[in-house]
Amino acid sequence: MIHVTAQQVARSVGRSLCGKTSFPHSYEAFALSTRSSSSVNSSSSGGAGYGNVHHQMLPGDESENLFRHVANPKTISVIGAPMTFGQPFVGTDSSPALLREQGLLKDLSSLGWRVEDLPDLDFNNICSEADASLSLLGGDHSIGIGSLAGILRAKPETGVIWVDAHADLNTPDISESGNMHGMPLGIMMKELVPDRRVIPGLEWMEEGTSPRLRPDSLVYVGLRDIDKAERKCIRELGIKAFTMYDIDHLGIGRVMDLAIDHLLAKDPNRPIHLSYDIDAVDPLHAPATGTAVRGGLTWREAHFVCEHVVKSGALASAEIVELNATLSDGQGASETIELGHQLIAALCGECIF
Ligand SMILES: NC(=[NH2+])NCCC[C@H](N)C(=O)O
Repeated sequence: MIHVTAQQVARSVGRSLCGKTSFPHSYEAFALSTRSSSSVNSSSSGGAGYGNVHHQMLPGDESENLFRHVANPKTISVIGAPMTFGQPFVGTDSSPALLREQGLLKDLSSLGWRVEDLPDLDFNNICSEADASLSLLGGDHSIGIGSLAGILRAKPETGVIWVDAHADLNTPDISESGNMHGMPLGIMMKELVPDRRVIPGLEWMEEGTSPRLRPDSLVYVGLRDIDKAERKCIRELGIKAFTMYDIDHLGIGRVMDLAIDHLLAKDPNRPIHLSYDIDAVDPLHAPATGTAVRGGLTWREAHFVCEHVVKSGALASAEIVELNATLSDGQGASETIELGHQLIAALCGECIF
């Protein structure tokens, strides 16, 4: 059963222009989107309710070059991708504005970055070009179709860490829900969709060079809600998957070492793209999301994932997705947006010491 039509699918013709990544998309149906209020009502309760807590934003040791894939001086291009059609709930489209309102960009510059604040993607006419380092503010996880297409065109050797409760490895043929946010990885894999021209609206993906994501270039962290068909694909394709069971068993430190090792063992100079779905985190800390699942990452584990990828020196781009302030009231919405904000700061080098 497919709810999402061709018009609602990302059109992304990423191209590499002298080291630049470009993200043209076209979500024609986006014009129909009704943006909800961009402010979070924090008066009522929800979420864990930690009350008034302190958070210190300090960059790591400046003498270490932790971002070897980023131009010097350290520059980050921030693009909002306000997409909400990949799943049934309106609201993920407000997150870029909410993150900006919370002072995200100011924090990134206080962490020592030159911040290139690019306009939000306009899904009718999109072509965004970002310099070496890119941060996308989702939107639902269907934006991964566009970002991966663009990133792999610019840097085909990129390895991907997909932090998520879900595998997002469905295809229109096997998806139980028909929701596009559950398909970005399936659509990027040749083994699962050999010719994307058969999917109405995705014909553009086969134009020109269209690098695919190889199963051995992907690592999952945080899985705990996998569809039956996805499980079969993960096994048959031999995709490295660290589920919540592995995190319980090995600890997040060992899991992240193994995840990074899997991508960098053969080529330590390879760039890493980190795709962070907020639903990887336990709903106790991130209740404002559309497909919440119990038993997720703790607050510290959620941060550690980012901090440790930064320490590898290989992080080149990242996206944070599925924040939806309309799906939790008051405190829960604020805490979710705040966590998203902090995770982006951690991806930009903010750390404890
Ligand atoms: N990015 C997400 N939150 N994905 C949830 C996907 C859930 C389910 N597996 C589906 O395909 O519908």
